[in-house]
Amino acid sequence: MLFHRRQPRLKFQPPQKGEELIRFEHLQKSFGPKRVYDDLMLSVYAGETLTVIGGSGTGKSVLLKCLIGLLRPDAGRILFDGQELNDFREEDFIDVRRHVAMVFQGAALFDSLTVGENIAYPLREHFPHMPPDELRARVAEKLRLVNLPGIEDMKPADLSGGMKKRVGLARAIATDPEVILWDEPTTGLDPVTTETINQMIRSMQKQLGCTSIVVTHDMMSAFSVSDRIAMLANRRIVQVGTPEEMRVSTVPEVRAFLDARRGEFESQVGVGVAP
Ligand SMILES: Nc1ncnc2c1ncn2[C@@H]1O[C@H](COP(=O)(O)OP(=O)(O)OP(=O)(O)O)[C@@H](O)[C@H]1O
Repeated sequence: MLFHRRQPRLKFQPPQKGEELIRFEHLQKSFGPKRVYDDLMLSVYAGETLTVIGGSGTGKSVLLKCLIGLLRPDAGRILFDGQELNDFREEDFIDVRRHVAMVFQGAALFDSLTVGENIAYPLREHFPHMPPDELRARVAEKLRLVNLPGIEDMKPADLSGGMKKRVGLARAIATDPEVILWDEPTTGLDPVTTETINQMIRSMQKQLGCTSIVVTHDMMSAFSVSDRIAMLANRRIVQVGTPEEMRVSTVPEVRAFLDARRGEFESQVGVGVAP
C-alpha cells in the first residue's frame, strides 16, 4: 500500500461555483492509425452539469478516461483545478480519482461482495484508518442519498438494473467527490428507471454541489440534465452551448446529429423549433 504513505501530488482547493475546474487544451489522441482527437478544447466549470454528445466512436468515453488517467493524451494538456495532469504518475492519479469519481456504464459492482462492502471499498482504499462505525455510517448515508436505504446486506445479483446503477453511484460518491463522470448512465434502462437516474444526476448537483460530466447517446437525458452540452465530431468539440442554444444550432455537425435523433425527443423539447 505504497500510496498511503506518499505525499499527495494534487493540491486541490475546491473552486467557487462557476470557476473553471477542468480544462482540456489542444488535446491530441490516437490509437495506432485511428486519430480520435486533433485539437480538442473544452472547459468544465465548477457546479455545472456538462453533457458530451457525439456519434459512436467519436471519443466521448476516451475523454473521461484521459481525465482520470486510465488513458494518456498524446499531446496537449489536461488541467484540473489549474494543475497540469500530464506528468502525473500512475499513483498520482489516485488523488485525482478521490475528487473525480466515475460511474461506469455497467455499474461494475463486485458480485462476490455485498452492496455495503461494494460502497465501503473506495472508502477503505482512500481512508484506510477510517473507524468501522464511521465507515458503516457513510455507507448508510450514501445508500439513503440514492434512495436505497438499508440494502447493505444484499448482493448485486439480487438487484434490478436500475438499482445496480444507483449502488454504482453510491459507491462513486462514497468519498464525497467534487466531480462525477457518468458514462452512458441511462443506456439499456426502461423509461421510468431512466428518469430516476436523470433525477439522481440533478440531485447530486443540487444536494452535493457536484460538477458532472455526462457522456450519453440519450438526447432526452442530455436535454433534461444539462446546463451545457458539448458536441464531439470530426476529432474536436464543434460546439458547446446551453440546451436551448444547441436546440437551434446551425453548426452542421450538431444539426445533422440532432436531426437524426429528432424522433427520440422532439415531442418533449421541440428540437429545431426556435423558442
Ligand atoms: N484502449 C483503446 N485501444 C484502442 N482503441 C481504443 C481504445 N479506447 C478507445 N478506442 C477507440 O477510440 C475511439 C473512441 O472511443 P470511445 O469509446 O471514446 O467512443 P465513444 O464516443 O464513447 O463511443 P460510443 O458512443 O460507441 O461508446 C473508438 O474508435 C475506439 O475504438
